[in-house]
Amino acid sequence: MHFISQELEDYIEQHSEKEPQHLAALNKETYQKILLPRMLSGHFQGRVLSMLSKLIRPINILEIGTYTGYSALCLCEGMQENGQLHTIDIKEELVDFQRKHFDKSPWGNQIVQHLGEALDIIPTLDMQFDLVFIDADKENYIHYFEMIVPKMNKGGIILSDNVLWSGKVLEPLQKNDVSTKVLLEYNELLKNDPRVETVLLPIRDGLTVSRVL
Ligand SMILES: C[S@@+](CC[C@H](N)C(=O)[O-])C[C@H]1O[C@@H](n2cnc3c(N)ncnc32)[C@H](O)[C@@H]1O
Repeated sequence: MHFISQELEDYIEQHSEKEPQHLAALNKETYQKILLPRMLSGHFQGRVLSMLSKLIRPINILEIGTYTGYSALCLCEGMQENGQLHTIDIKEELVDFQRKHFDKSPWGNQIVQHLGEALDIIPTLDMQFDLVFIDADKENYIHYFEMIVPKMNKGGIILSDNVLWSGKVLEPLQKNDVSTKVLLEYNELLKNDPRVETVLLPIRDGLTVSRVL
């Protein structure tokens, strides 16, 4: 779903930073070889993630939902030299693809891949984060948020993707549509939770920026 016209989207992309060459290559290879390539953040959202990371200058970053590694590499662009990006995905078949592209980047040694169920892995990460990107199964967004808040540094940023869910947040809720139900609750939680301040940006499928107080 396009929240703004395709023409305006094209204009916005044309007047934002170009997609770096290594990310264009990753994007192309994802479309050629991997199922569901639309899951990848893509040029414009990738530049937004990069810009936010450069503004935050995080040391430790956590990503939930690596897929082929596109957003991980965007988030690394603002990471400090002594920083690490931890990224979690449940799909074993993606690990080598991700690693190949991570090792071609300047951040190969700073990226730690975690394979498995995010709900199991997050509690094992013994560190505080400055930046978190939640971009995995929508059913668990509230659980991810609750697990992550105590692991955030004050002033840290939690980014949550797909919070408009193709506009389904405005439609009558269908029986058995757990993802939309949870996203509706999640958006209310972020708005009302005194531990964070939140703005919901109409970028791509909806991206919230929550600052931990
Ligand atoms: C939308 S894609 C991530 C896209 C990526 N962040 C990007 O922008 O390029 C979601 C990913 O989350 C992973 N995922 C889904 N449920 C998960 C879970 N319970 N634990 C860990 N990873 C999960 C999927 O395997 C998929 O690769």
